Amino acid sequence: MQVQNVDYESAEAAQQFTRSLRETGFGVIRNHPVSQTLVNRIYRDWQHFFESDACLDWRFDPVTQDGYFPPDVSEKAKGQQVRDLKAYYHVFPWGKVPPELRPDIETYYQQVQQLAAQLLGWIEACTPESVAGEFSEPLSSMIHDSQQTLLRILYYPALSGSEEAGAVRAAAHEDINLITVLPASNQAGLEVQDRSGEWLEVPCDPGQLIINVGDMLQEASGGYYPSTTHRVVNPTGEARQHPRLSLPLFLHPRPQVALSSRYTAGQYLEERLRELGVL
Ligand SMILES: O=C(O)CCC(=O)C(=O)O
Ligand SMILES: [Fe+2]
Repeated sequence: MQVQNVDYESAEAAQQFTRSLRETGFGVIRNHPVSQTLVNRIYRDWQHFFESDACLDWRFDPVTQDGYFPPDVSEKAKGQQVRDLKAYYHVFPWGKVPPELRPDIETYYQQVQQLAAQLLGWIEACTPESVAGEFSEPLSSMIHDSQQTLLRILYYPALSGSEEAGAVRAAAHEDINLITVLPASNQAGLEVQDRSGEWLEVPCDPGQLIINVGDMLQEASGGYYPSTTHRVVNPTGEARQHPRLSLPLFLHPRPQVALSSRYTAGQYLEERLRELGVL
């Protein structure tokens, strides 16, 4: 299994990208329109935010789930006993964001949301009619005007050596949403599990974007696109002394969108969040 690295400008981009998603659940795109200068600035400014006391003023709202989640409430992946070694901040289109960080984060959210709509168009165009014919509406229109799409700014602290036994930056999990788009992190660590259970590094250089299939696209496609298990492993050697930042945008359909004959997106999300103990 190999995650393909696709040139966004290539005439074969849509087909190569969609094949990679079908075969691995993941794809990497280079030469794309999302600004790397913007990504670098967001990493720098949010690292500062997470490392200052300012984050304490923006603690998450347990009902609406926007805001800052400190390491001691950070999620446990389904079936895990120990918490992930991370803090994060959840940005929704309607949610709270520190005013000095808002302009860049809004620009980034919009740029990636727009690109994601285009990528969903590529996926739809390259999906066999027997599968695409079952979509309740075009994939790109499912996320149109959605208030559920979530930008998560992740901060994995440097490792001190006193971490709980077995704790990792992000334990093995699948994403709940339709697709996830994230820029290459400032540090390695993201791995994907292949069909034989082996873990492979997601090869991705600075400036490239990683896209993965979530459970909702797996559900909507009757399993044609696999929502692949992934994780973030702890660094070794010198890299232990550096934090890692990451910026996934989780594309969610509007709650009323039918994913399949079994679920609307709203029902599906609620069921999964209950399983995770978030609701
Ligand atoms: O930090 C990463 O590279 C991936 C994070 C992730 O998989 C998640 O938050 O769902
Ligand atoms: Fe994930």
